[in-house]
Amino acid sequence: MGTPVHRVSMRDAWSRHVNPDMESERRKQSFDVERLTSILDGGAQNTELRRRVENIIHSDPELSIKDIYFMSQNERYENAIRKAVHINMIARRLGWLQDGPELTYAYRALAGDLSFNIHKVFLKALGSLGTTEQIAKWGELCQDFQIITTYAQTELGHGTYLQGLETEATYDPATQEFVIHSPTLTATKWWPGDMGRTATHALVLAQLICSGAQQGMHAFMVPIRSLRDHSPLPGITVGDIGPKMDFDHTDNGFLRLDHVRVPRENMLSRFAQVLPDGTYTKLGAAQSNYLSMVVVRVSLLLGEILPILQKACVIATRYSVVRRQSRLQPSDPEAKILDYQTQQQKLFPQLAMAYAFHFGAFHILEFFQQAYSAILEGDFSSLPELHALSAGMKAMVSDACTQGAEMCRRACGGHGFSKLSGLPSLVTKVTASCTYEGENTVLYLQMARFLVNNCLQAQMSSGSTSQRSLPQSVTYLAAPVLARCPAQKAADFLCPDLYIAAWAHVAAKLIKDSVHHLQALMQSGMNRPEAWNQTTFQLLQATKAHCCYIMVKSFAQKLEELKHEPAIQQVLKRLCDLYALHGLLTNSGDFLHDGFLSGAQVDMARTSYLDLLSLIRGTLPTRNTYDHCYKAGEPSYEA
Ligand SMILES: CCCCCCCCCCCCCCCC(=O)SCCNC(=O)CCNC(=O)[C@H](O)C(C)(C)COP(=O)(O)OP(=O)(O)OC[C@H]1O[C@@H](n2cnc3c(N)ncnc32)[C@H](O)[C@@H]1OP(=O)(O)O
Ligand SMILES: Cc1cc2nc3c(=O)[nH]c(=O)nc-3n(C[C@H](O)[C@H](O)[C@H](O)COP(=O)(O)OP(=O)(O)OC[C@H]3O[C@@H](n4cnc5c(N)ncnc54)[C@H](O)[C@@H]3O)c2cc1C
Repeated sequence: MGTPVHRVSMRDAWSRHVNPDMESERRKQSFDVERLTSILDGGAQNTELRRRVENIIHSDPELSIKDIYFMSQNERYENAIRKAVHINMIARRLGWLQDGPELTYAYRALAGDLSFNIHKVFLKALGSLGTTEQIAKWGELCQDFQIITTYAQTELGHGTYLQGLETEATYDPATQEFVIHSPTLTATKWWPGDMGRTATHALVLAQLICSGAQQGMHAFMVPIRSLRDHSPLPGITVGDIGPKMDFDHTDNGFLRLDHVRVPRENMLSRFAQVLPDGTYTKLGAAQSNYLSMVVVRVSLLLGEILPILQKACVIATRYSVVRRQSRLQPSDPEAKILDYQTQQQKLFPQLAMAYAFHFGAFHILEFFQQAYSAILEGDFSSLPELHALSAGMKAMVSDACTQGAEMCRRACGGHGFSKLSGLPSLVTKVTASCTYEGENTVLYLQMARFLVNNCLQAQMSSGSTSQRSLPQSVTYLAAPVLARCPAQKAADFLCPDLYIAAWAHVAAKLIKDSVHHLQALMQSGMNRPEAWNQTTFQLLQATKAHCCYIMVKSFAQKLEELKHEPAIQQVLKRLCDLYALHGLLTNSGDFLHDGFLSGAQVDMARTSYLDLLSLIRGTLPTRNTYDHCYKAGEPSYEA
């Protein structure tokens, strides 16, 4: 390949050699940046590979984003297609696999500027719902763009409520075909990415009708455009849905099907089959055909959503050390805006969150990989927990990354409003993730269902045995509860055991309060669906607290693994402390409500929080009191 890894890209050249303020900051680091980089990448070899791929991407004029903000919508679309084909030509020349690390690094290097949906969502769905033969057949055709695919589930009338999808797939045993049809206007497929102008095939999610009954949502491979001249095929009406808040490069489209026939083999059949005579057999759980959404939600966390917050943090932090404005002391030169406490309080919690989500997402990925392989083998026992975890975490991470990217943008003043800063398109792009792949409120409520079910189970089974019977992410619901926070001084709030116990307390309390409210409404005569609806606001709060507990706990667990690297552990611990305390102070009402925290203890937490800002900025002398938690003999607080 011969691409020298050491080549400094234009972007680095500017920041490295032109700005003394940036240089002075870079000289101040208190830890081995290269070592932390390799931890984030999952090893030095991954770092080397990532840099090699990034150098290929950033030094290829065909992939330059130089003029992107001056392009019309159509130019951006054509530019995205050209790049998608170009990247795939590079992948083929260098032997990069569709789902391999190189393409993941390549797409991440372009995420926020341009990402390429083409095939990605489809391939995740094909991999989870298709048989081995179907994966081989359609996956092969996706290579080199012999076909271009889109994932067509959402309709004009329904996106969230899958049971309400109207597109029909009626099996005709006489010809062993499915007749795919849009019976109403609201059945029009609406939103699928790359469908408006690009795709030749749609994976159409439709209500299967066979053996005289509706069998629920299934996935069907439907050709929609000619491979000869790209014109719509008979029975197909297809086009672009028009301008959006962003995604100018993606042609989200609409599709209507007028009794379009496809062979029996075109129904993805890992979990369900229609035999030639029309007999229907279900192989998996009732919701096994929903698995594709679980897979995409988990993939989005690290593949699409988090990189946007990470980029926004880098831009805003770099800007904040080179932007000087006003004076801290009348006699001083103008101050770097990062020296203002308010600027630190805007940016450092976003940075801490980016690290928390990075380690949290890997924790979820580990659980996903175990559960997913079991499911593909037919063991669905962990699907409910996997669905709840992926739904809740996609909602929480996309919500928080959207707020975080916007905070970074606003922290850059006027220049943050200029598209050329890169921040506005990061914000609008990550905003979309709060809606696509499941609208966040609805996904939080899916996690809430899971929490309520397990809370009821913990209430019913007696004593400590119930912990073992609960899924791993909710065992705290049956653990002995820490009634009062034991903190006596500010530094106590820098003990992960203490703040994990605090988050466990609040999450358990909010979930139990929601269950009590639900039960009280039903005892008053309200039926379950209405009682549920009247409790959903409380359930949303409880679910968010549960997500924070999961993230804090996984970040702290990562710190434990770094005990032999004290400098790195210390720097990450400050970010872990900051992330936990930022959430605690933002939601202090939940901690004060039942007296778990006193007002004085909230003040102590704030003292530590503000000290952490200075410590992270490097303007507070490092005091060993901040790291006393890891000394032997310190009190440990049951989480
Ligand atoms: C690949 C990425 C790489 C990088 C990235 C590339 C960059 C590119 C950027 C742009 C990328 C855009 C890509 C967007 C692509 C779309 O947006 S595709 C369309 C996505 N649409 C959705 O997510 C729909 C959201 N709605 C739903 O998931 C379901 O309707 C709901 C909300 C869960 C409700 O389900 P329901 O069947 O209506 O009713 P409900 O009673 O709630 O559920 C029934 C049972 O099913 C269970 N269930 C529901 N859903 C599931 C599930 N998914 N799994 C398992 N069980 C489930 C429930 O838990 C419940 O179980 P029980 O409690 O009864 O045991
Ligand atoms: C950029 C982008 C790309 C997309 N790409 C694709 C794609 O490639 N393929 C595809 O199939 N789809 C795609 N979609 C569609 C997307 O999946 C849906 O928009 C999403 O699932 C939300 O459904 P909806 O639009 O019907 O919103 P709705 O569900 O109608 O949401 C509207 C409001 O109703 C509320 N609501 C709905 N149901 C409930 C409930 N049960 N309880 C409480 N509140 C509720 C929601 O919280 C929300 O506030 C894309 C969307 C966007 C924005």
